[in-house]
Amino acid sequence: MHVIYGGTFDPVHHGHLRLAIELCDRLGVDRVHLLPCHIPPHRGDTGASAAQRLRLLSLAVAGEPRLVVDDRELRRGGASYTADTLRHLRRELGPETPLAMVVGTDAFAGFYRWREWVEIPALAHIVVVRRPGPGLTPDSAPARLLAERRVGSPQALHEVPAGRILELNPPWLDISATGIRERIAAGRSPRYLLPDAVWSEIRQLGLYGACPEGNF
Ligand SMILES: Nc1ncnc2c1ncn2[C@@H]1O[C@H](COP(=O)(O)OP(=O)(O)OP(=O)(O)O)[C@@H](O)[C@H]1O
Ligand SMILES: O=C(O)c1ccc[n+]([C@@H]2O[C@H](COP(=O)([O-])O)[C@@H](O)[C@H]2O)c1
Repeated sequence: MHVIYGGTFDPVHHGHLRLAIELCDRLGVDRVHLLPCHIPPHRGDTGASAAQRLRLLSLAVAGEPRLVVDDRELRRGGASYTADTLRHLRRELGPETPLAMVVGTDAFAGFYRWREWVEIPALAHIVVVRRPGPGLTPDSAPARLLAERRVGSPQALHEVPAGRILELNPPWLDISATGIRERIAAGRSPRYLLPDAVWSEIRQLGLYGACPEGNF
């Protein structure tokens, strides 16, 4: 099974990375493909450019063979619509290979606003990772989709190429990219929330208001 975990990763942090490793174990796959978006279709400007976010992500996964960066959305350019990405991947993988995309409950709650979202279950499975918080609104489109397509075990995803939804509840580290950007902009250290190599590069590039000569 081919597993993709997409995000803005502005910047990538230990919440993302820890989840990706948990996914390898829980889904029974050798690797998870981290897919940074080029232009996120649903939010304003990013703090770092797409090329910078890709660079930070590549530094974060260096030396970890289970985490692989897939830069196809940057190569494609424009707004990164997941349905387009899944179609490209489906063409590469062929019709039979199981393909799964991972989203947190926060992202899945807004799934019905994604472009061509009704096409997505025909292209891939969805793994919804529960995030502490309000969860899905009862009777919303994503909640109904989940109820119709929910399966109880990761094994069920390996059996067919697409169309099933699995909810997972791995430990969720309380880290957000927004919190990290705000911390850096306020002159405070984000150390240990993200890999040291990523933090060093952020300072080097002066991203998010970081001061290269700062003593934190
Ligand atoms: N702490 C976390 N642990 C695991 N997954 C996370 C965590 N934070 C976000 N995610 C998930 O990672 C994916 C990409 O998220 P994103 O790049 O937007 O990170 P973020 O920290 O939520 O960023 P921001 O604060 O800028 O919204 C989404 O599916 C999101 O649900
Ligand atoms: O295709 C869409 O319309 C769409 C709308 C919102 C989000 N997405 C994807 O969802 C993933 C998580 O987004 P985010 O904002 O939480 O980083 C990322 O891969 C986005 O490209 C996709």
